[in-house]
Amino acid sequence: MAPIPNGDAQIHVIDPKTKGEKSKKQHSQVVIIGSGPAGHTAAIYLARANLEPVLYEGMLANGFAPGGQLTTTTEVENFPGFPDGVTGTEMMDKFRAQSERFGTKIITETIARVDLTVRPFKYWTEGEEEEADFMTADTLIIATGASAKRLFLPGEETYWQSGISACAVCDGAVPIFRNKPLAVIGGGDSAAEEATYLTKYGSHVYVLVRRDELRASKIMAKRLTSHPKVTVLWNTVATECKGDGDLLQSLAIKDVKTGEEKDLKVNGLFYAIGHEPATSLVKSQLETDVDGYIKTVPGTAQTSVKGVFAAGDVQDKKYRQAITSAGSGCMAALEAERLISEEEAEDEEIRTEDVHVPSEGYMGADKE
Ligand SMILES: Cc1cc2nc3c(=O)[nH]c(=O)nc-3n(C[C@H](O)[C@H](O)[C@H](O)COP(=O)(O)OP(=O)(O)OC[C@H]3O[C@@H](n4cnc5c(N)ncnc54)[C@H](O)[C@@H]3O)c2cc1C
Repeated sequence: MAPIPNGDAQIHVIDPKTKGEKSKKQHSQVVIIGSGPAGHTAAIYLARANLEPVLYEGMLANGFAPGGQLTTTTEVENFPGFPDGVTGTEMMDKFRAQSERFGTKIITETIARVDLTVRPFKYWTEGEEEEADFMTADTLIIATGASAKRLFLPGEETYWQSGISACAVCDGAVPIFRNKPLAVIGGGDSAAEEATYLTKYGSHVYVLVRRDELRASKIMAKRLTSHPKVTVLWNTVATECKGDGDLLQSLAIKDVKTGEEKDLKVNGLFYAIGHEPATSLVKSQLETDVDGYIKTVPGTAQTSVKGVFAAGDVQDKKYRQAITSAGSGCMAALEAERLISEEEAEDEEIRTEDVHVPSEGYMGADKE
């Protein structure tokens, strides 16, 4: 599993001569920010390597409870090892327990600020943000995740995860959507991809596009518009999610050109209007791509600052799955571990060179 190349990050190496001071409050060899599958997988590997990782799980950071996005879903059916499925919360409890079992120090606080211009890197937690409150880490793993953009229509909160989703690959196959009419909101490549994917399960898929054209690539757009199970509703927006109190049953929609309003009978609504990677913490300190995802060197978890690694959805705009996040968390941990041991070996070499070598005269005198 390789991370998605978001373009080559230009690695910035901090001159070891400008080394910053270690925090008297807390210094760690490796700190992980984020508590989803990426953060906890990194923690499991690092703890088993006796590096005593510290993991900040956040206090509703970026709107998510500790455990991340999966704590907002019901059943997870595509994570290997759970043949009967598992709830998102139970799965993340297991990730957490496994991190702790090997000695990860889990702290329920949100990181408010980081300074990546000196090594060790400095960071501050929310509420302890005075300059002198800094803590330090030799390496950092950023695993802060992402969140799907939503429209927060009237009724959306009631039917979120009861007919409304932001992930066709995650939820498309669940029984409430099978052989039922479904709707996708969005006009880009991911909307086209999600709608085409949903044709495998739904009886029909309506794609609501606000404008009179798709932003998707020509080939994706053609595949979508020519699909017999797809109807694109141009110039159309949804205005309300309606149902029986338990499950979504229809959407109120509006033609933005004519003003005509009507109900569209659908049992599923999938948002495909983009994601927001949680990168505010490292903005302007790490290279990001045009959509704000942290750039990593292709095939690695290395960001544009040596010693800072990124894993999970915060650096992956293509797959955004629990299993790919866990895979990149593993990569980040192995790379952090390798860097730490290389630097320890270098320090050891320098110490050895510094040892006083007795002069020849002295040795000669000694011999006599
Ligand atoms: C409703 C829903 C259903 C899904 N279903 C599936 C599914 O069935 N199968 C599947 O494979 N994938 C599914 N996904 C996608 C999957 O959840 C994500 O791909 C995965 O959780 C990403 O993991 P992550 O480790 O990158 O980060 P996240 O899960 O996003 O977790 C990041 C965590 O970091 C914390 N954090 C953020 N900033 C800070 C900070 N400054 N300090 C401390 N902590 C911080 C956040 O609070 C959060 O808890 C689903 C997603 C959603 C939203």
